[in-house]
Amino acid sequence: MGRRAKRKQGEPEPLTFLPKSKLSKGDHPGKKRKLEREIDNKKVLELLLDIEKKAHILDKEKKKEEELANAELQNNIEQMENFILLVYLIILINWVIKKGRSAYVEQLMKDMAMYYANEISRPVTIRANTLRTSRRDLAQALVNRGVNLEPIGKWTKVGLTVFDSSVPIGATPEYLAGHYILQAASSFLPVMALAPQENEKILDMASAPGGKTTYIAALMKNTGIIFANDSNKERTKGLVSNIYRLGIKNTIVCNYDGRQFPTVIGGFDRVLLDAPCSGTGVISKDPSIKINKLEKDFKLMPHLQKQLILSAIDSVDAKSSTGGYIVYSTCSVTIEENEEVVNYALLKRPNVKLVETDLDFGQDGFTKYRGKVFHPSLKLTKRYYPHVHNMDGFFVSKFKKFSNAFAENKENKDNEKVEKIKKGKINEDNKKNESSSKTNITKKSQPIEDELESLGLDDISEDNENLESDDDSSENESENLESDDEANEENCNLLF
Ligand SMILES: C[S@@+](CC[C@H](N)C(=O)[O-])C[C@H]1O[C@@H](n2cnc3c(N)ncnc32)[C@H](O)[C@@H]1O
Repeated sequence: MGRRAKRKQGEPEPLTFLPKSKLSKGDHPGKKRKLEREIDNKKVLELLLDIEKKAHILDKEKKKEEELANAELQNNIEQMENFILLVYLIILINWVIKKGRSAYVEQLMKDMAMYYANEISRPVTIRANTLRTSRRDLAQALVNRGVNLEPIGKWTKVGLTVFDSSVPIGATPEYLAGHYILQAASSFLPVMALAPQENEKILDMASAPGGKTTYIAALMKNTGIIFANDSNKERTKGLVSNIYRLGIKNTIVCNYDGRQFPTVIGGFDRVLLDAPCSGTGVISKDPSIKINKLEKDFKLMPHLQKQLILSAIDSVDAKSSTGGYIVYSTCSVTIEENEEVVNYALLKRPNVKLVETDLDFGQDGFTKYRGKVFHPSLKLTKRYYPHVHNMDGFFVSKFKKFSNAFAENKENKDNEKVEKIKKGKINEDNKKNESSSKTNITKKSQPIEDELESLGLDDISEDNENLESDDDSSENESENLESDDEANEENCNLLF
């Protein structure tokens, strides 16, 4: 077998093979080496070309495979999309058959608007502090500093919307001098509904960090007296600093659980209860509300709100010559925290009735909802939505107290019980009456969930389904002096 036959297929030829025709016998050995080098170079080139060709073919094959895989994936996606479209079309056809095309389009637009409005932050708004300046002067001063603003709307004489600013809006000299406060537009509404008068005695039951207290003080022109209460001591620091910065002189800051009123002090001309709430109206400011609120939060919150609203009502003097009003508001849009709480108050306190809020916009409150029927006067309450009113979701209601009769009796009862608490008799009495009554004062350290469970009230929402319901649980537990305000703190900062 020759040399050639021994090489495997595809193996390159040895580089030093010289064709005889290129050399003659007498040739110089140098010429031979030169020729050999030339031939070697040629063979290397051929070899490289060969490798390159093979690589090119491999690339082509790989590309083809990728194209095939992509086409298959695309096909699968299209099939899936077609399926979704088919389901959507079936729903759409059902809708159109049942309610008509325009109704469907209307609903779709509403849903989309609600979804996006809830996700997008509301415009930054500020309130001019009329104790220090006028809105006009403030606007001028801020425009001179490069702030782009305009009045919020016709409904307020003190609010400005800030579109953009070349200076930090929370640190201008005007801000530091107390000429304005950063405040959500929706937050003006409960104070406008409260309509405080000069020289009145007013309680802001859950007031920190004081956006509404300071507005009340401005409307009262620093006359009369405001009790700005909050059960969270830490939060009262912000309240105090706002009161100081804005030049408020008619306000006393106190730190009680709102449920302790009116035993702390009563006889107010007006009470504002801007209640702790789940914050469902301010999701755009704090999207974490969507995931960090548990079902139990939505059940416990109305329970606390019911206790607080009764205390607020009982703290007002129906004989006030200028007032006798209670405003209940939340930054939540749930029925359980709003209409149900108000309806409960109407049932428990027949000495109050709902009156007009005198807010000239907003949607009427619900008088019925998913099988629940509320008092017809719930129509007088007002609801605000991000997608409708371009402000945070809010609820405002206003009561007029026309008799003290009910509260006077209750007050005597409360006084008796507070005396007992002071004497440390309460736990003793509880033990004695444990089996006979639900109306015992519960231990201060008992968490509210335990209390509810022990009273069989762990599903509070159901208690209110019947208008005639005899649910006195919240009233009884208004004597529980434990505060569960922490859950609400973040939401309240947002509303400031
Ligand atoms: C909606 S925020 C109030 C915002 C305030 N009105 C403002 O405009 O700045 C609710 C407040 O209720 C307080 N709070 C919670 N439980 C309370 C209770 N049992 N008694 C009094 N205040 C309470 C919270 O600490 C929180 O500051």
